[in-house]
Amino acid sequence: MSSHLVDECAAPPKNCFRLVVLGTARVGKTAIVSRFLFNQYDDQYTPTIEDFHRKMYRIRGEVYRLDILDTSGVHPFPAMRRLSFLTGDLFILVYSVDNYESYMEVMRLREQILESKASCKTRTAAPPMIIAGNKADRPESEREVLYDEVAKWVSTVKKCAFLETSAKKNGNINELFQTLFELAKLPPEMSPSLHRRVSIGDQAWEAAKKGISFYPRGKQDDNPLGVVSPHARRPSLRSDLIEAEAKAEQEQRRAEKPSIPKISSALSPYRSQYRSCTWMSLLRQAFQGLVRPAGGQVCRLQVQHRCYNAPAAGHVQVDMNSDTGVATVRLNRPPVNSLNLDVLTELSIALEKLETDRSCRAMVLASAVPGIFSAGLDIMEMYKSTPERCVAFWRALQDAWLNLYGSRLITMAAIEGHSPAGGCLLAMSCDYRVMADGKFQIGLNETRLGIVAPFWFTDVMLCTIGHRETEKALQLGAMYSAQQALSIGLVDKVVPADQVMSTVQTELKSWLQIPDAARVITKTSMRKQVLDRLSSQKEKDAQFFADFILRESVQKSLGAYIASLQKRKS
Ligand SMILES: CC/C=C\C/C=C\C/C=C\C=C\CC(=O)SCCNC(=O)CCNC(=O)[C@H](O)C(C)(C)COP(=O)(O)OP(=O)(O)OC[C@H]1O[C@@H](n2cnc3c(N)ncnc32)[C@H](O)[C@@H]1OP(=O)(O)O
Repeated sequence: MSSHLVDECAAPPKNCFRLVVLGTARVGKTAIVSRFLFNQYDDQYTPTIEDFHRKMYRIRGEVYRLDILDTSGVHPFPAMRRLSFLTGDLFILVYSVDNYESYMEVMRLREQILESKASCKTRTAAPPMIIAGNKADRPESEREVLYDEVAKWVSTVKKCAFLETSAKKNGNINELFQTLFELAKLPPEMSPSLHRRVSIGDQAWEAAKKGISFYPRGKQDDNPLGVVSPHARRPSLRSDLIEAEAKAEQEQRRAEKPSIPKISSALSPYRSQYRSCTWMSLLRQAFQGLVRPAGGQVCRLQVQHRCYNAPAAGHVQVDMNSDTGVATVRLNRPPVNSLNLDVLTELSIALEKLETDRSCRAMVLASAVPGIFSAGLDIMEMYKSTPERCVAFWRALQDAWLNLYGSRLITMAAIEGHSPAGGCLLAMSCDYRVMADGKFQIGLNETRLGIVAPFWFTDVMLCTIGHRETEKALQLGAMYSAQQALSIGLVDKVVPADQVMSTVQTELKSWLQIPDAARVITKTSMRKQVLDRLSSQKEKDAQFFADFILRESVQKSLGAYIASLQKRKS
């Protein structure tokens, strides 16, 4: 085998595929992946957060890459989950034959994947999928899901196959992958039994990368080979998007659609609509199916590559200190860190990633923009928008908030500037708040815009400053100075602006001394009720928001508020 194969960049985009494995907890997703990659089985159950594997193949002279995303069945990380739906090319949906609920989840998952794909205008709707009824070795007396029932359902759905498997006994695992690869029209040699597995140690890997052959001199091997990459790391969101777009371009070419408009002209009208949007964010929205290019046609994607290669938008900067286990997350959307769909999506994903990073114990939420923590929700997302965009925007806000308020991490807000409305919500959702003294203000000012703080904003404020103060604060849309905020308990400490960060670090020291498990259980029990109240009615809440915000009277108030902001400036 040449160094060619182990060079992960050697596979052209058309030969790169992402396989996503989904299903509820304890159905054997990781066991199936482990059988496929290493022919190993581990009886111990360790919940997966999200594992990423990469297998490289050389088949008939070409290099192929198969990325496998082994997802969590336990933790509710909606943004990461949605991303896995969007970026997956082929799927294994796993249930356990002794658990009917896990089968129902598979049916739901299939719907959600199709929904996600359909919302993304550049992708084909039905990706190849296989349903794995795992733990088929279990005694019949424990079986809750009948083979015939699943087979009947699968026979009615497109591009879908079904097999019962046993990762434990290695039953049908080879067949599972082979069937899926056939369905996806991938080379059959990618199946475990049809190529030679090459195990590659670190030394050989390094040698191969330098172009030094690690095969005995003169030995030529043209048979199909597969090697599991020892250094696979999950690509960043940005790389995910670049690759997904490259794929979409291929699909587009394959479909031979005529007269594709250039993305630059197709998306231009949206630039004025979304103030200070970068190309990156527009592309992401287009990718999410939220911005429809002019004429409803699919955009040429070559130009998108150029845009991605420009400096990253990076509305959310994460700096992880692996010595202390403390991450600093900075909002970075000048001029005022207003929270639009793009920022909220990035924030959600950043929080989810930190949540799954075992080395991370604490997070400081701060701003990269001087004088501003966050100006709250981007008013332009709520003004003259469409119902679909409003719902998508609200969902992104819900997810970001659920991730922050429900985080296992110690969360501290370093408020070095103004923090109205949504900015105040973010700060209140942290465990501790340090605010800069001086001219800056904080509070939930929604009524001043002619809108009403949603129930979960209110809940968080109630938990922070109590009923009486909340009642006054919300009705008046009160904005408080740092000293006033301190006096009602809205912030925990006020210090000169240049000492905010150091004060947070000092305070963190005492929080980090508390054992995580005890602290997390306590935090969860204190916050569960508030979290559950939104979690149980997310869709209703999103729909309610869209209906409310698009009312003529509310739009009029927002319009007047925007004008007053601009007037104040002039
Ligand atoms: C029954 C109810 C059920 C359901 C709920 C339904 C609905 C509730 C819905 C929504 C809840 C929303 C919560 C929110 O977060 S709303 C957002 C509220 N935010 C604000 O009011 C902040 C307004 N901004 C300011 O006060 C100031 O800008 C500042 C103090 C933050 C900073 O002042 P500066 O002097 O430093 O900066 P400016 O010159 O004012 O601004 C620069 C620039 O940015 C624009 N801008 C400011 N804030 C926002 C924003 N939030 N969104 C979008 N754009 C914003 C501002 O207009 C300037 O733009 P130009 O340079 O003039 O173009």
